Amino acid sequence: VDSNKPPVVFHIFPFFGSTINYGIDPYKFFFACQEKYGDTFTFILLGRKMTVYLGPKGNDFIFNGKLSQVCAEEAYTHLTTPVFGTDVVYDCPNHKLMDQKRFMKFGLTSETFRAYVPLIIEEVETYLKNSPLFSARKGPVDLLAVIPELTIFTASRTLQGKEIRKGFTGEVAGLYHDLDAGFTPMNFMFPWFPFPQNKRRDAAQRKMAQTYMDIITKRRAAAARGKQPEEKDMIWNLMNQKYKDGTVVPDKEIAHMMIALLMAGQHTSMATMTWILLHLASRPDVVQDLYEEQLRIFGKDLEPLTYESLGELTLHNYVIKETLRIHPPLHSIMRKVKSPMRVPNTHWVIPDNHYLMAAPGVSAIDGKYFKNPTAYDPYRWAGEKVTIEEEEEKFDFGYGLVSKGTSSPYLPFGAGRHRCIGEQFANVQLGTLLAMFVRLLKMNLPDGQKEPAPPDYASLIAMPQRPATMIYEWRK
Ligand code: HEM
Ligand SMILES: N#Cc1ccc(COc2ccc(/C=C/c3ccc(C(F)(F)[C@](O)(Cn4cnnn4)c4ccc(F)cc4F)nc3)cc2)cc1
Repeated sequence: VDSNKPPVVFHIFPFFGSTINYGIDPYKFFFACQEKYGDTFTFILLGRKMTVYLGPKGNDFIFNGKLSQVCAEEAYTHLTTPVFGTDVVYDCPNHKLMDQKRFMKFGLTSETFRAYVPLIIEEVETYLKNSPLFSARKGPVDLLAVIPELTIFTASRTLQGKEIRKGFTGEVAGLYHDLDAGFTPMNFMFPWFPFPQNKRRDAAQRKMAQTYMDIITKRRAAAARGKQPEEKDMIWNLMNQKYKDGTVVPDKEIAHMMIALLMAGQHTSMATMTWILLHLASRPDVVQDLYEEQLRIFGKDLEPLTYESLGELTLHNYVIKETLRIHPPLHSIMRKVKSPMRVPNTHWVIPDNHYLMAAPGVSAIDGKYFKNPTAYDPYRWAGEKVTIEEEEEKFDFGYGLVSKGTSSPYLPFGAGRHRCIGEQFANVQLGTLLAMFVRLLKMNLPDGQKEPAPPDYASLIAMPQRPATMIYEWRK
């Protein structure tokens, strides 16, 4: 046994190693390994040596590793570049990604969110009132047949802009479906394998990018004729940005960044919104408290939601936080080791043929940090001290100050250089969707079901199992 490397998780078959145990239930696997080997251990995932380092110290070690030591693009490019397109996110040097995140943040301001809330409300009301799945006064509905559409309609109507939103009732919907088919862990595990869906993915990527570039060309021509932009969506924002070296952003890169934002927002929001509604259906008491919270803030006639009033719905925000604590969409964060890394306070050195894997969600359901950790209890956040992020040490990697998250056991949006820039948009989208569902519907689980079924980890993010049935009842 190499004494200067972390312990290797027991396995029988080389190459396959612990793939199945990890793939079936990553958390069960991580807790079992932590029990046996401690916070730092290596397991074999389809021939790759994955060194896991759990807990706040592990999160700091991986999220705040130096650029010379840890590399995100080498871990993710096989999954993301064929879907997003070239020269963006993980198909460019990290400094270019930092610039691209700075651009994206310019399009995600409170001013834009203020304009987005009424658009999201309009999408939800139109959808629920016209959907055949909600035409009865009361009945069962499979949330996985509804939420993916609701999230993509609300995200495209706001971030993506009107032309793309209109496209989702036509060709764009099909393109998105084919793109999405290529966004699977199989492309992580076997990047070289010519899966049939990868041909559809590549064709869809080219057509989707062309769709965005045609929109950019039209809008630029309209601007040249002196026409004011109708709405300040992300495309408009990216058309007005420059890289640090002064070069303008090529239309192709704008198109590819827009695809990246579409995929980012869709998977995370769809999964999280479905989990929120499944947990609320199992807790009609919480739904009643949420409804009363709205009556207190908006009066008995429930005046329209606004971006400002969203911030006052504390229990609504606790529900989102608690859902992300139990169901963080990204359960495993990966990096390629570029140069040997010493694990502090040990004699272990992690060699550069290993990958690192952070699993911030493990400490979020660890009894050491949260009492009764597996209970769904939004009220727990009322007691929690203010999210430690405010007090946390911050650093600017080129797209504004971000927390290094060094001591927080709760990091659903990551930390450090690769931290999420979509958190605020996600909270506006999820908060508005949640408030509208609470206003319009009572929600319960089917008789006999006490709580949501466990997640299906085989997809890219921790998705609810199909069907995700809930019983809705229109309030009026
Ligand atoms: C509930 C919703 C979301 C969650 C839980 C989430 C979570 C995360 C996490 C954990 C990371 C770090 C990944 C890593 O370190 O490898 C990340 C990065 C990122 N996310 Fe999100 N995300 C969410 C929504 C969004 C949305 C809506 C957008 C865009 C509008 C977005 C765009 C990004 C981008 C651009 C990065 C940076 C990746 C990098 O720097 O390598 N995310 N997100
Ligand atoms: N047998 C078996 C067997 C074995 C194993 C398994 C399962 O194994 C695993 C292992 C790791 C993972 C990791 C998920 C992962 C990471 C990165 C990304 C991402 F890059 F894509 C993202 O961060 C996503 N994101 C961020 N914010 N919003 N979205 C992103 C960034 C920027 C961006 F612009 C757009 C983006 F969308 N996506 C997903 C998933 C499954 C199944 C079966």
